[in-house]
Amino acid sequence: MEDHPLLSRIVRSKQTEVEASEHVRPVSLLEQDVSTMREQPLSPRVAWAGGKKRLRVIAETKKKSPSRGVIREPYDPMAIVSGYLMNGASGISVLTDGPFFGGHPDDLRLLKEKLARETRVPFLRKDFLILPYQIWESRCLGADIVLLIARILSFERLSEMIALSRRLGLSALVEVHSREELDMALDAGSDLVGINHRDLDSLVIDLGLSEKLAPHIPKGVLRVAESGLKTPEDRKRMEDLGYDAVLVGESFLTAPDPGVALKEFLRDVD
Ligand SMILES: O=C(O)c1ccccc1NCC(=O)[C@H](O)[C@H](O)COP(=O)(O)O
Repeated sequence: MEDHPLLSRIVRSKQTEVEASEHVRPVSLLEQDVSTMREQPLSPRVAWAGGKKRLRVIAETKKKSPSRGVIREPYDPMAIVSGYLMNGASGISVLTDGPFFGGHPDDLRLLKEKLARETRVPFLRKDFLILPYQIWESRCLGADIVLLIARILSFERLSEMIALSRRLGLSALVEVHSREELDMALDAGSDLVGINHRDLDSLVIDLGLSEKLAPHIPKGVLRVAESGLKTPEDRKRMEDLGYDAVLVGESFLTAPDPGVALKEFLRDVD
């Protein structure tokens, strides 16, 4: 991680945060809570099955990011996500990291409690998950999907966290930014990969990465193209490459009405 200054800072901050959480609420308590939960997580594979195959949009809510600074102020995740759900979102991504993205784990918990019952849309916990404790925590928060970033995990830890996610009924979206990371994700057992156009070190976006990596994703693995997507033409480009879904945040959140921006993003193009 020495070669990744921003990611190193984020991971260090996360380690401190998780240690504090474990002290207050040990994993044995989380396990107890999970054993009493009645609602099962919703798998994207199930939610997106049926009907005409079309590209799905996972719409993201976040207040700020390292690349952009403050994105939306005032920040009202409930209003933003309600707008997304009314305008065709097939998934919701909630940034729960506080220091770098201005979110909170309770954002996800409240959104799921208030909005998920009316929809059949999976919710992604978008954070920097580095320890199995956070998988238990994500399940307790009501997540359906967890994000695992290949670049910040060893192969052993990634395999362990994919297996634990499965055991708890969660889907793991494994995010990669190179052929090596893609191979690592697949070898670790991933069946849901996210190609992140944003290099998390330089923060530079390259939409061509989805094209480069698409031929190397085996059939049967769900594929998501992430970051830097703005227009219906960008959406169509990913659709034509065979992606199942795209993950979009900033371009919706910087629009006056994020729900309307999602609707425009879904507009038909030739
Ligand atoms: O966005 C950042 O600055 C960033 C920095 C360090 C780690 C992760 C970061 N972003 C996470 C994401 O990749 C996006 O939240 C997500 O893919 C949506 O991208 P966008 O549509 O460009 O907001």
